[in-house]
Amino acid sequence: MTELLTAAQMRAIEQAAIDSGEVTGLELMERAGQGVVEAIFEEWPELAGASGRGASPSGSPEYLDKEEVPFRAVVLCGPGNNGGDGFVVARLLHERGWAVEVFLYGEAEKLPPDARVNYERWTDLGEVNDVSVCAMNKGWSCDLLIDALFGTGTTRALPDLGELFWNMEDMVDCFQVEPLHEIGRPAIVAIDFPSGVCADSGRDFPHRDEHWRFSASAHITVCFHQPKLGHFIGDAVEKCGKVVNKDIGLRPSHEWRKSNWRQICKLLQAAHQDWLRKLTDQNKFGNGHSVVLTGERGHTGAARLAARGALRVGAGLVTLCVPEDACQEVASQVTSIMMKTVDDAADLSAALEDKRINALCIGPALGLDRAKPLVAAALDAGQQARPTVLDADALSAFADEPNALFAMLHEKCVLTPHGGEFARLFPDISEKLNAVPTKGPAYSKVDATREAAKRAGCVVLFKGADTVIAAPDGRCSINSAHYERSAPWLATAGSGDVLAGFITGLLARGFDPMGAAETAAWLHVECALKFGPGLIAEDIPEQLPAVFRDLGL
Ligand SMILES: NC(=O)C1=CN([C@@H]2O[C@H](COP(=O)(O)OP(=O)(O)OC[C@H]3O[C@@H](n4cnc5c(N)ncnc54)[C@H](O)[C@@H]3O)[C@@H](O)[C@H]2O)[C@@H](O)CC1
Ligand SMILES: [K+]
Repeated sequence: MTELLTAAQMRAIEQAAIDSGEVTGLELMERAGQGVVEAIFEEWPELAGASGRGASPSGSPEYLDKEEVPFRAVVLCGPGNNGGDGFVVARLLHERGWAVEVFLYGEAEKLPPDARVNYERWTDLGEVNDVSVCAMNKGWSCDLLIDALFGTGTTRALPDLGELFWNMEDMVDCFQVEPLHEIGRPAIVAIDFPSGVCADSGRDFPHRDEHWRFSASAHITVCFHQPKLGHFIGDAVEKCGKVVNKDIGLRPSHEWRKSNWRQICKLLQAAHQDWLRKLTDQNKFGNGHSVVLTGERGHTGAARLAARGALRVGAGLVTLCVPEDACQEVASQVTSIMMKTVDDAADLSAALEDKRINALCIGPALGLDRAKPLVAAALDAGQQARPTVLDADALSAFADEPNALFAMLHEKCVLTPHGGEFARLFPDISEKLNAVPTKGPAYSKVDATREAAKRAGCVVLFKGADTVIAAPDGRCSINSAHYERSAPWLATAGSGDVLAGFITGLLARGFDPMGAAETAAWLHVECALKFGPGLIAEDIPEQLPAVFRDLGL
């Protein structure tokens, strides 16, 4: 499990380490620069000089044979410590025999102390020109372009760099690894963040000039100590290319944690194998009984997908509650899933008298007209507070009075809105999230989901390729389907219904609401990755056996 930090938390950790006397800021900057160079050679071993070019074991430029042409790097340095990292990288590449050009955005006299020291060290080796000299450059005729303009300090728009960013995006699109140096388009490496991206929200800061870009683009982004929130949400996921984290020798974050910190958000990277394993001495009732409500005739597919998901994820029994007129339709489609006739709220209340039903899924294609009374019956205070997933129509039906829904919800509920449903239930929060950010830290999807969970009083899973899950007490996690977990085929009809079913099945098995939502979201992406292209919703539950086998269950 990786904890994702905010820029302020990262600054606090660095400052605490420096104040403790364990390390100096200058040492951290040197390690950051070394980490970047290391990451570059790991990503592109050919740049490390497997052929001998520029890869002096002694670190000496004289190592190059006379006829050899050195690799060329352009390093763009900004006015803060990100720029300081850039000067370190420039020096380290120069020491390896590279031809390095350095450009500065800002004034050398105003650089912060550590960055200034590294600026001075560089000026003993080479020139520094103003970044405006190269901003128009479209060819770059270099092998490597280092973006050390802004890192975690980006707090506002950078309109004068828009054209540069536009050219960088173009270069990322056109980049071919082989032959790297012959096509005149470099590999682009962002230090900490592609410049212009807000570290807490992953968002960039648009400005009046719509023509140019608002942030840089990179093939790889090298961050330090731990990734930040902004690497996994917002615009940044399209800009970072690939996120590589490098250790800079700081002790684990929890050792520096302050009581006044906002709670940490974690990145989901694995399932809880122990929780998913079934106990050998349990019968089907021991693994819980899930109930899923279907829509009316012709609208039962979504609930059937959810039920299949609940069954495959391990619920002992799954029952579909079906209106009379849809029974034949459903009966012809299901085998291991049971059925019960439920036409209205009274029928549902009666069905829920069975205390062995320990998880409920309500909403997929339920029908807006039927949803309100059925949701009220499902959440009836007279009933036991039963783990309940509310999705789709169960959310949209309350667009005109979200507070009526919030008043009925309890701590065992999980809401699973996509962007549209989220906006219907939390219009003010959605408005904040969609407003054009003007200064950092910008309001993020993590902020929005946390606020929504607090208001609803239950877990909220805000869907997307960056799914954010939050509990009312501030616990939060991101299930990323970006970078190496990119799963574009998951954006398919019925995929969300299967996710709701996974959560319901895990709730029936005894997972707590946060754990069920996290594990279901993670498994959902794993299933898509396992299947690959061509995935449709029906395929998702069918991948679970293979995913479970890989987990060693
Ligand atoms: N503090 C440390 O000890 C370390 C910092 N490191 C590097 O330092 C970076 C953070 O450094 P800084 O806090 O100096 O921030 P940046 O270097 O990201 O930004 C520099 C400064 O520019 C200003 N700024 C923000 N938006 C601007 C705009 N639109 N136009 C003009 N100026 C703007 C801000 O006041 C900010 O402080 C990290 O991303 C990382 O690369 C690493 O060297 C590791 C160690
Ligand atoms: K940068």
